Amino acid sequence: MIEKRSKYGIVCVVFRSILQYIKASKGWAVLEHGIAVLSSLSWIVGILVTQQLFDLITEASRGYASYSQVGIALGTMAAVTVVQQVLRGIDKYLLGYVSYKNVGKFMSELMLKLSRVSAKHFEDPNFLDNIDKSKRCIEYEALGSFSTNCLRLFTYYGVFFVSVSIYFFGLSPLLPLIIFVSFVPAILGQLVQVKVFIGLENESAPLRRQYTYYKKAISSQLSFKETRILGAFGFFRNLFSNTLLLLTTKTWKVERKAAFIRLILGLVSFIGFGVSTIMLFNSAMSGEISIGTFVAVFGVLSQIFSMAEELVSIQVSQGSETIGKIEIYYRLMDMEEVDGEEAVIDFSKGIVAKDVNFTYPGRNKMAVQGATITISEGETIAIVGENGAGKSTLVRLLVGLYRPDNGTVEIGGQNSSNTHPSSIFRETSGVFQDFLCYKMTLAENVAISNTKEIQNHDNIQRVLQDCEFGDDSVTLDTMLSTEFGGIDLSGGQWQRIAIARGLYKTNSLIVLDEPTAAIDPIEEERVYSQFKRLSKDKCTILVTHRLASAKFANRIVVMDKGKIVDVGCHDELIERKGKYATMWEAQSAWYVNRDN
Ligand SMILES: Nc1ncnc2c1ncn2[C@@H]1O[C@H](COP(=O)(O)OP(=O)(O)OP(=O)(O)O)[C@@H](O)[C@H]1O
Repeated sequence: MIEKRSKYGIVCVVFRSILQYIKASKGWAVLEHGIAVLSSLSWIVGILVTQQLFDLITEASRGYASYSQVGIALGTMAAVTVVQQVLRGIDKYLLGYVSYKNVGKFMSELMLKLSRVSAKHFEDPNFLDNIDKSKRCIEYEALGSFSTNCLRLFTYYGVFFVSVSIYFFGLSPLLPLIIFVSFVPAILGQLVQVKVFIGLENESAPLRRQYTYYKKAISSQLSFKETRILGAFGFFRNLFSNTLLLLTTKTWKVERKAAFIRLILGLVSFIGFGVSTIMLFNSAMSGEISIGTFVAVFGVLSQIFSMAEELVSIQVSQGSETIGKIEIYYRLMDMEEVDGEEAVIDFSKGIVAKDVNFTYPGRNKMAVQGATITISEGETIAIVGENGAGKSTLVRLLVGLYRPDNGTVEIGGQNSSNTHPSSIFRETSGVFQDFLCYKMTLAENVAISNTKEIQNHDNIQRVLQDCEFGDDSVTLDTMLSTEFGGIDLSGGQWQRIAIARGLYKTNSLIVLDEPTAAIDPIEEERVYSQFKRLSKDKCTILVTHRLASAKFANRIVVMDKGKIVDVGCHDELIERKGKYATMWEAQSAWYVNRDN
């Protein structure tokens, strides 16, 4: 526990982000921070040439120096100023450029990580929250600018304060001490802010998700029809406004606290500035330092305080707001990945599930309990049962998408809990209830599992014909999205494309988890019988509510409350007069009554 906490402590997060930034930016990091060091050192050069110029002016006015010497000093100062400005410009440009470049890299690392964690986590709302926070942390360049700013604490601010302090120390040992002491409370205050903002981040993420959801319910293309027709606009707007109010109240309270801390810090800094100025003035008046030194140091003193303020109130404050999200991002990046051996899956051995239990994150009740079933090579089974009976969960276990909490699932002779999912998925395909309608061309929609073959239009056309997709106005190159200048299709047409996509992928095991809800029962029967013909010799699992469609299967698995309660062919199950027979009678009666 202690180790866990220290791993995500502020110091560890800072160093980790710096290392990540250096690794991602490579040569750019060296260039950016090399320029930062030069830009920082140019300040001390500026002080020295200013000092020299004003000392020469004083001496020239007394006749101890020539005007040409003053002219050279003036030219040197102008040159130094130009170099300072150029360095600052390059520094700013590189800062923005490198941070922006890293956004893509960090995001693709996150996506890669998400593709490697267990699918079960995606059922956990906290995990989804953390994805949301991590994505925002990267998208708004928070991670990139945080890490580079942390490094700049050393390469820019550190170099500046150390070089100026050494110079000041030469003038009076007390001068750098006062500057240092006036900023220690400021830095400590920031640590308090870090804690406050981490708390805010954790509390506000669920609210933000709710508020985004309510906003979508009112304005998204998918939901606006239902929201309007049900007159639910006011309902969602109230929820939206209330959540937004809660969110802004929380944020406002934290911002108020942070502003108060900043005010105190500002006062401390101001006192430091005042004391340093008085000391400097006294030294000049007593002849301890020359007029040139006074002018140069006085000029840079206000710069020191504005830089320190920038460091504290912008860099550190923004960092403290960000660090909460970054901590969550690292926790996500450290999550255990789905492990397992690469293995050869021999589908002639079918699928064997024994005493399988599975519970969703955050639930106490098992979604699947004690399931035992064997599916032989080339067999088609249908899983039926009422809503919430556990059909989809069982299917996901049988194809290795989820690993059982207890019991074993052997797919093609390999235990799914020890086998890397990629080995299993290589020869597996599926079409699910909530299939995706990709905003891409028709060809891409079908061939997404093997885009190298996207130019092989014959294959794509064949599978579309098999699935009886036909529309004269649609070619393989038609963009299926109005948003991207194309067209949209009907629900039934999208379903055929989804099935074609499932069949297009080479597979020895295919799952059809009720992707046919948008077509009528007669059409569904036709699609399933067609599907059975196309997927012959393969292990096929169908999930359906319509028992007439299940008749195509070699065996029907009946589920009730998470358990397999019966297995057999249609006639056997009718004869046993169990759950299946009751469901069959109810569905048949419905069709008879409807037809009358
Ligand atoms: N993501 C989830 N998180 C928590 N519980 C879930 C989740 N998905 C499903 N469940 C629960 O698991 C149980 C089985 O759900 P499952 O989706 O497998 O049933 P189903 O038979 O496929 O239902 P339907 O026919 O309505 O699609 C249900 O009690 C459901 O509430």
